[in-house]
Amino acid sequence: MAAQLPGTFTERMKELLGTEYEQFAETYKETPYAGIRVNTLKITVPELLERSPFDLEPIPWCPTGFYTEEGARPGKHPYYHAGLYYIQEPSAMAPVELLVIQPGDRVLDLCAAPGGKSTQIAAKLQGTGLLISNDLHPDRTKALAKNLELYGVRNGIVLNESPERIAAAFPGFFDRILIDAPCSGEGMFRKDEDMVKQWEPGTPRKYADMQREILLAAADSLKPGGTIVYSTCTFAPEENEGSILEFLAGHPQFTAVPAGGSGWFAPGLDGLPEAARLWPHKVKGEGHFMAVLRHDGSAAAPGSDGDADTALPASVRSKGGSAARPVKAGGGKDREAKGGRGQGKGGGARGQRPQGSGIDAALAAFAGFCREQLGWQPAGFPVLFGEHLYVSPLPSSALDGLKTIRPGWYMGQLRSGRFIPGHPLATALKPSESGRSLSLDSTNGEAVSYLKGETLAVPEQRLAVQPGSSPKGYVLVCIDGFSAGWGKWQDGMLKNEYPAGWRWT
Ligand SMILES: C[S@@+](CC[C@H](N)C(=O)[O-])C[C@H]1O[C@@H](n2cnc3c(N)ncnc32)[C@H](O)[C@@H]1O
Repeated sequence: MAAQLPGTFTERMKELLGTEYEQFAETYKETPYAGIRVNTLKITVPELLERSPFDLEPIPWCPTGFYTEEGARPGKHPYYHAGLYYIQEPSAMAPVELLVIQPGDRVLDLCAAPGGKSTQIAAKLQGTGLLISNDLHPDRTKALAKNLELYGVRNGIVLNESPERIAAAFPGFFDRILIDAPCSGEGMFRKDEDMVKQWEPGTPRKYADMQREILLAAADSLKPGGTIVYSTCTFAPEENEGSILEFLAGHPQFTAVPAGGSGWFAPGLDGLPEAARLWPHKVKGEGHFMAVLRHDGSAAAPGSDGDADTALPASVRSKGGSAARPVKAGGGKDREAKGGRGQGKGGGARGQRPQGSGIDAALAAFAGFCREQLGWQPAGFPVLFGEHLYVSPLPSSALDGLKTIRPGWYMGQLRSGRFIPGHPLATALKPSESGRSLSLDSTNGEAVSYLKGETLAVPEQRLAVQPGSSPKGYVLVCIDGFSAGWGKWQDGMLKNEYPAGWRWT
């Protein structure tokens, strides 16, 4: 790397590492490691390994993570656009493994953009439970929402809120919370020289103050007996052990439990050996810190109503809703569309208040589409923003007053009384869940033509059509059998419905 490391930083690292410092300093001459994580919502690990166009080597601390060879360009393969993997720095795959997510868990990813760890959490949930992915910075939530949609996440909600406002709306609610905290980024200096340029001697202190606030709010959102995983990509002790020790001193109901990751990681410093450090001279990855904080469950988390099993926000409880048992779209009591403020276009929840009468028309049109196109109907709480319909893992009242970017899985838009299916509906479907589908070959250019937005000539016999259905209409377009988007087929031509903002360039 060309950038000069700041003197204050190197002095501190020499003090921290002692005789190991030279080994650590040598790593700045090496190329950073790169990796992909298999999206097990769409493909199994053995199947991806069998199909992989590049060599992959397992990342020891993440069963779905693999190092990619130098020169591999995983972002330039149709499989990336079919959401089969997420391109992620190998050390960054460690924190979610420590969350030990169980099916049905309610998980909050508090600092989630652009969504690397949220997509990993979603894969572990396998469509069960609830994932709320939040980021404070509005611009960053766009990439977050897009990544969750690319990966075919059905049970996710995207918020643009402060951790304090989330804690007020969801006291004592979540089984697992990830705080992938904003930090000074010292562990990324080798990979991202901008981090070096932005660093000043006062940077770690500034972030440490922010981290302490985030930790306090997370504690209020956690269910008794739940787990918080805290991670940073920095070496600064005040942002790592410092933030955690201060938190533990004020929260005796929490304990730091070993985060060693089967011995792959080094222990934490300064009185917190239970934490884990990933040193670039000891693992094949960038610098990271992680701590696992478990609530003892013996007392309610601050702000909780103390009922761990039914700890739903008051707005949800009063309507009899349950995150674990969503109703079938169109069949539930919570049908009037409500929701927080939102943003986005073409599938983004916008700032319009929903039209009370519109929900019935939207649900009827949607039900017709589901009958004709899918042969089944996605379950969840229906939420209408303007003309945009979502199915949510939570009743819409639970999001009242919260800045909501995506209240759930985007189904599509009601336009002039007709239901137009949305792109995220397609990316989360399996071919067997669509009445009409078409598989394009990833190797002969036709998949890339589709991803570029081109119209394709497709003879009828190439379509897989459910018995009794007409071939004409919306077709789930897949790449080697994995959904990528919609097309509309008529008379041997496939009109391209792949959204402009997603196209292959
Ligand atoms: C390390 S990055 C998160 C990376 C992300 N977890 C991933 O795996 O892709 C930290 C994020 O925290 C967000 N952030 C900063 N301050 C925040 C706060 N007070 N509350 C929530 N998010 C915050 C930043 O916008 C940034 O996107």
